[in-house]
Amino acid sequence: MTTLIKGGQVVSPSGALLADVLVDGETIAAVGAPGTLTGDETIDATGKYVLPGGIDAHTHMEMPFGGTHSVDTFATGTTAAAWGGTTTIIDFAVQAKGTSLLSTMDKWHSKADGNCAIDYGFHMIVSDVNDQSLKEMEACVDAGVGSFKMFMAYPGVFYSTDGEILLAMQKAREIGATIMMHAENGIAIDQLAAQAFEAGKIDPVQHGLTRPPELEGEATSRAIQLAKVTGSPLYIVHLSASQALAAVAEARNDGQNVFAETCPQYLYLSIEDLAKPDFEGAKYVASPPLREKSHQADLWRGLRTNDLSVVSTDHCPFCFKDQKELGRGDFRAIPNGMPGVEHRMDLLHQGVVAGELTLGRWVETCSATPARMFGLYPRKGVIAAGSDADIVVYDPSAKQTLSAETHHMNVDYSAYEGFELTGRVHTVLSRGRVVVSPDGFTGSTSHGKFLSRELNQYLN
Ligand SMILES: NC(=O)NCCC(=O)O
Ligand SMILES: [Zn+2]
Ligand SMILES: [Zn+2]
Repeated sequence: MTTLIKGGQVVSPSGALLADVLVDGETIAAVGAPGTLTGDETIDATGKYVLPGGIDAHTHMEMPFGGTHSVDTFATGTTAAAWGGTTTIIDFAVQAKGTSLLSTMDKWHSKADGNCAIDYGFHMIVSDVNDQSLKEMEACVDAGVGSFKMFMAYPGVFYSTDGEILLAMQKAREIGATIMMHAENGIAIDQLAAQAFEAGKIDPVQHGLTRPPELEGEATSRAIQLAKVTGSPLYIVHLSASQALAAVAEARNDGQNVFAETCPQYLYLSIEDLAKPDFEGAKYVASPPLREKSHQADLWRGLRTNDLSVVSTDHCPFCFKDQKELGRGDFRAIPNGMPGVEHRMDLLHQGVVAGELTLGRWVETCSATPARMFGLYPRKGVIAAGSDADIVVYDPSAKQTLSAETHHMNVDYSAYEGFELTGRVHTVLSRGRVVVSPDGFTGSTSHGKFLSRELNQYLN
């Protein structure tokens, strides 16, 4: 069965072009000049954009954290992603201390396999660097997981010392893998947080005040130097601060293989949200924390200059009622993370509406570059013959208001409650199957397949 997506503007990093797209089974059969192709069925995309499906390279479904779990399962989280035009996620398998990387991978497969509405891959969080973990990194690459996240934050939980990071980077260099870094100086932060708590400062805003941007800048610079010494590629995750961006830009100007992502929350929300009264600020506790608004212009500029190459969500939802509540009386116990997987494409489209990004750059940062960065191109991230038919028909003039009452994520609040947006998803195809239509969700949570990924295609 073939489907013709007709009359839309096909968007790629180089811009938008009127073209028709023919889907045959799970893949794109042809992209042709308007009126030159025919199909068994037709989707009218007149006046709309036709985008490669979004790729969210940073999500945490069912993630154990702070004595609880992020509340989206793979089923609910990938369904919400589909609603928002994301057709691939790359989630993090989390190595617990004392366990192996391969058993961790098995565990994450048992959570995700058969339970996803869209295709998915894994990164591996390495939190126990030892001979076995270092050896198993190679087996992870062979199993399609060629990117490893490490933490300079969260001492006693995920934290690795500089020496451990150095060892993992040497291994990454040897096997062609990419090290992803949570770059905040967790040792210094823990001291500041303890001092604040001792002084009776317990509210959520303290989470932001005790994680100053200088300590993100410092950790980012340190990670960059360790990567330079070892020759390892480095990808800075969830970059939030101007200081960190400056360090990334300098390294890139020097020709080092350093990449970075930011997230919508750092572009649109600020420490003022963390300071909301009556504990409401807890909704906005994530690490790195929301910053002063003055950082936002730098982040938008970084997206334009490619010093920030990717926009991911770091989707890690905890309910306000039972879970964020764990930190009432001690901000350090608030589970870290915010929801967002459903709204990344829409929120970044606002950047297009506001003149911060071109249409091409929207698609590049949200789909094409994450595909290349994490070894999925050209299967994903492009509308071209032979690619998977992961396609979003996007109505650029439709209006919507974001709200917990209407979103599909399994969390009891929206970080963007009341945001009025221009543009919304019309139809979503995942490997040729219509999973979202104007009538609603038409997919299934057994449709998504595991993606065994190649290595970073900017380097390998
Ligand atoms: N970002 C956050 O606060 N939670 C998720 C875990 C992480 O990415 O560090
Ligand atoms: Zn992180
Ligand atoms: Zn994360």
